Amino acid sequence: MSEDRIVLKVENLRKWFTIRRGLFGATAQVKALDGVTFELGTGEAVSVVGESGSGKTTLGKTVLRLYEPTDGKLIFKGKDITHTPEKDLMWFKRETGLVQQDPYGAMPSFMNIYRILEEPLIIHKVGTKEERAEMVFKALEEVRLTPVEDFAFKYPHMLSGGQLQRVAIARALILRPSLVVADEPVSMLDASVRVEILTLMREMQEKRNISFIYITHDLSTTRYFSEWIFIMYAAQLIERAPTKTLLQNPLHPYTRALLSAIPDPDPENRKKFREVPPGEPPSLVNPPPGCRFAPRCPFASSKCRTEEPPEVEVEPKHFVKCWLYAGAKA
Ligand SMILES: Nc1ncnc2c1ncn2[C@@H]1O[C@H](COP(=O)(O)OP(=O)(O)OP(=O)(O)O)[C@@H](O)[C@H]1O
Repeated sequence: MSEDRIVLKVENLRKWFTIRRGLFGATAQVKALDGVTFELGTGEAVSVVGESGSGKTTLGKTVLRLYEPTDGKLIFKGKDITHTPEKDLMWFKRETGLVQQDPYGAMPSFMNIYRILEEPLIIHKVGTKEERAEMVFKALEEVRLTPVEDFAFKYPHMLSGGQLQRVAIARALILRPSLVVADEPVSMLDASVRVEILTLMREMQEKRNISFIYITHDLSTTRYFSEWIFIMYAAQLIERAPTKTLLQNPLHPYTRALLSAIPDPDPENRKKFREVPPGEPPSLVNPPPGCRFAPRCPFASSKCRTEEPPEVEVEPKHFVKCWLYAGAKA
């Protein structure tokens, strides 16, 4: 990808948390993000898919610099922001937005919707009072909370989960950011409104040419909402490719297992459930030395258990971290 199209460049990014085991116990490191590399272009959306505890939220929060990386590099629009102090990150905060899983938890309950949407504009000193009012009403209209006067002066608890997630989207986009992270944005909503909300986000993302990181544990929705899919397992990206390529030609045994676990109305295909390898993801305090999926992988060799596989580009833009594909090149 040409350098001027790249919005976000992530190189070997790590985020380790220090935890204490027991009341007086020794400290240990949870390697929540452990060597992640990718690039994201202007207006591109990526779905990051992985099971609970694989490090998706840590990835999202680290690229937004809500966490400071432990190691690696984070480059946004050509600027290295890996360790930039918080006080010098105002410009970056203005360029980025976050939509979280739980809209009620993410909104201050004592503010009305108008105030919630006006707040980022005030913090970043955007517009006069009148201009801000215009922007707030326009934002409500864009997320289809109309008539806007009916919604603007309500409080979060007066709205449904779906309506409040629309407010969260409006808030994340009101400063016209170029990068947005949506962390499981629909998993707490009623099934009936999930597609509506995902469609709204996709529409806004395409209209405004926003780069988008959509975090989910549900591989089945991703195909409609992103150009790329990244598969995360035990704090690492084990496969990444354009959406169509990944769905048509999944390579990593874990990705194949995930895809075959998607409920399929065809009873013949349901048999594929049996292919999902049993077992749990490894501890992130003491991950296994080789491939992290090796303990569950039906194809694991002794090399897989001792040596970490490199990431290789098997076909154009299709990367996989697995000895089945790296062996020949190693
Ligand atoms: N602040 C923290 N301190 C210590 N450990 C943490 C912290 N945040 C996350 N972790 C640990 O890091 C690992 C990855 O967590 P993370 O929340 O990023 O995963 P996830 O894929 O988003 O999971 P989920 O889908 O359940 O939200 C987990 O083992 C988690 O317990």
